[in-house]
Formats: sequence, structure tokens, C-alpha cells
Amino acid sequence: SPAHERYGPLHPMWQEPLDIPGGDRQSPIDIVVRKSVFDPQLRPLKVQYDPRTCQQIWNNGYSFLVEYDDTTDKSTLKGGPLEDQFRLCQFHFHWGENNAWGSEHSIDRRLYPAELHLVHWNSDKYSLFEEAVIEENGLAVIAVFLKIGKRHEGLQKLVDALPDSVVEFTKFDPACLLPEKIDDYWTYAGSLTTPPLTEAVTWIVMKQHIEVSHDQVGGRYVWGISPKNENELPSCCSIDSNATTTFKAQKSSKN
Ligand SMILES: NS(=O)(=O)c1ccc(C(=O)NCCc2c[nH]cn2)cc1
Ligand SMILES: [Zn+2]
Repeated sequence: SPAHERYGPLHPMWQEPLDIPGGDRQSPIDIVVRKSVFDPQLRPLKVQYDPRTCQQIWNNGYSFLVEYDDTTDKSTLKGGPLEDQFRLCQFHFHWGENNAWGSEHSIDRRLYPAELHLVHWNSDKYSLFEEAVIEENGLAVIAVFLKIGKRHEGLQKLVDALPDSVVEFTKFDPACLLPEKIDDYWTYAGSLTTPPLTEAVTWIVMKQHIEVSHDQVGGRYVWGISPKNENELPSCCSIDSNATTTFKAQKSSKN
């Protein structure tokens, strides 16, 4: 069943108590630049996205996802730290209530207003995302920081399409959201940053950010997770704010 039938406002992920894994590779992390080590064995990243695999955009109650058809090897990622070929299944953003924060990773403790995650799963070893998500080398996520600046034309097509639920969204090439130098990245072994927090992710964090204008960045009144006015707030938003707070509290109580 598609993700929006498994997750989303009607089945919020945070309600049941979580048995968060003990975890020695939990994400997100603060990237301490002076402690990062150059690895000459890292190869250039090979990103080959086919815009025709773009299927839909939907609001899952705490962010919005753009989902891709991952039934064949049409939109793939390989190279860099990766031994296998990975299939793009979705991308989504993390943002804050204001532009002072919002990203999940930080660079020398600096947070960005938002962070894009392009989620891929290992199609050489597994046949479904659900299988790969529980395996150590199952997922690869490219993270790109967003900074407020000039308007990002490619992003605008997405912002214009933002749904209150699920809308058909096609021919979007996510490569337009990547910075120009995709071979300048940090990589580390980590986890999903939201439940089920499984430690299955090879993170590839881009050093270069992309610029978006302030009216393009997330937050309750821009990225379509809340209606025209406050009292029409769909239930998902209330779950959204509580869940986010609860989840963050759980996570900080853990470590
Ligand atoms: N922020 S992130 O680390 O990039 C990230 C990416 C993907 C997911 C995700 O897909 N969560 C559902 C997992 C699941 C288990 N079984 C079926 N789906 C969560 C966080
Ligand atoms: Zn994410």
C-alpha cells in the first residue's frame, strides 16, 4: 500500500511508544568540519534521475513528500561511498517555524532554515524499500541545505503544487535541487532521522547549499501544511506540532 495509506494524519507515526534502537549511529549529527577526514577512495557521485518517474506530492502530516516510481532502475544514485546502485523513492524537506533554524544536520553547530533529503534504497541487494529500510546498507540519503537568498526557479514548481492532501505531480527533475558541485560532500553511516530511526542510512551531506527565496521556504503558511486560516487547521497539523515536540523530547531523553 502506498505510504500515504500507511502514514499521514490518520496514522500518525508518533502515537505509539517507540522502542528507539540503542543506536550508535543515530542521525542527525553536527558535522565538525575540522574533524572531517579526506577519503581518496571516495568516487564521484553518479546521479541519474528520470523526471518521468515523478508520481505524486502529498502531505504526510509532518512534512510533504514527492514520491517517485521506484519499481524499476530509472532514477538512480551510485558512486561516492556507495558500493551498490540505489533507487530514488522520495524526497522531502525539514524546516522550522522561522528561518533561524529548520535543518536537521548542522555544520559546526550552524543550522540552516531548511534541509532537503533525497531518499534512495539499495536495489542491487533488495527488491523493496520496506526490505532495505531495516538493513545496514539499505538506504542512501542525499542532504542539501537551503539558505535564504535568491528565488529558486525549480523549487517554485513544487511550491505552486503544494497540496492539502495528495496531488498528481509529474515530470519534476529533483537534480535541479542539487548544488552545482555534487562531489563536495561529507558522508557518514547514520540512521533515519524520524521513526523508525533504523540505522540503515549512508548519509551524503552536500557541502554547498542551494538558495531559495524567503517566501519559498517552509513553515505553516507556505508549504501547504496548513490551510488559508487558523481555524480550518486540519487535524494533521495539531498532531504535527505535538508529535514533533514529543518526538524531539523522546530523542533528547534517550541520549
Ligand atoms: N528524514 S530521513 O532520515 O531522510 C527519513 C527518510 C525516510 C523515512 C521513512 O521512509 N520512514 C518510514 C519508514 C518505513 C518503515 N517501513 C516502511 N516505511 C524516514 C526518515
Ligand atoms: Zn528527512
